Amino acid sequence: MSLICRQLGVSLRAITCITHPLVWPEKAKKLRENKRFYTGNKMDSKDLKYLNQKEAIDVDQELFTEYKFSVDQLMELAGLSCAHAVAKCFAAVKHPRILVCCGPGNNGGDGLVAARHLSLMGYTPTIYYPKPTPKPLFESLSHQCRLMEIPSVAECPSVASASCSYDLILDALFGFSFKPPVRADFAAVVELLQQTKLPIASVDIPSGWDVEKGKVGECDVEPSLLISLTAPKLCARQFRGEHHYLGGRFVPPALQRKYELNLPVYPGNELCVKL
Ligand SMILES: NC(=O)C1=CN([C@@H]2O[C@H](COP(=O)(O)OP(=O)(O)OC[C@H]3O[C@@H](n4cnc5c(N)ncnc54)[C@H](O)[C@@H]3O)[C@@H](O)[C@H]2O)[C@H](O)CC1
Ligand SMILES: [K+]
Repeated sequence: MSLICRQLGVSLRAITCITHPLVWPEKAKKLRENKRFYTGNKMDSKDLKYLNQKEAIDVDQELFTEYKFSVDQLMELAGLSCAHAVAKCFAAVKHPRILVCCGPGNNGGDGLVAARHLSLMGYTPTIYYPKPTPKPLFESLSHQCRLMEIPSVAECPSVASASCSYDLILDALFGFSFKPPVRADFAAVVELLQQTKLPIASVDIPSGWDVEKGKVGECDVEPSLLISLTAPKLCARQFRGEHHYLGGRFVPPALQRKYELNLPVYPGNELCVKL
């Protein structure tokens, strides 16, 4: 054992501490703190940064300007991580039919990407995209969904018809650029989110929530799953649902340090991590 440890460059004591925390509880605790060791359950998130709206927009801009990522790249990774988080919490056998509600900004784009991946993962998504964005990226994403034979609905389903036709709603209406109150063109779909008994999975921000203050005014959308992207925003502190995941595993270490994000370690090759 000690020979194997030497070859791996770790001490036997370190391994014993991690695998048998009862033997040296203090040392095991310290090791986990120092290395932010992934325990297989919840992450130690005491230092995790919750971004205000300006910080979220600044991080996003820096990824594009300083780091030269394209929107397409990040949106693909963001949407894919959302599909993975959904699959971890809602198995396709039990929740196959997903209504994917897409808004007019990049949050909506994440929803279109997630719909495509969910369809490849054995779900049957249906898209509701009331204000399609007339930009090549969004037109391509919609086109890809059509060619993947993902149906769409032109009208927002009523609460009753949604409960018969779907098992889950993916909320990709508004993200970190949302400013309350919800404008009239999205009132019906936000009302559906508020009144439905179906579980909701929200991409980055529960739609209708203030990015920093959380639930404001009449808005009481309560998702079961929140997938924070890049880093959680301040409103996520109010999240009381069952599952909170972090996705968007693309933040360069220097940017993490600059904003002191203290992101948790993603387990193995996973695209999302439970918070
Ligand atoms: N760096 C990352 O983490 C990435 C995150 N992504 C996703 O992008 C969104 C933020 O996208 P953005 O386009 O800036 O904003 P929104 O999607 O929030 O939507 C803006 C859109 O909404 C309209 N709007 C704003 N307020 C209202 C309102 N009160 N009523 C109606 N409509 C409203 C506004 O006019 C715009 O049209 C982030 O959250 C992530 O989900 C990227 O995909 C990848 C990088
Ligand atoms: K959302």
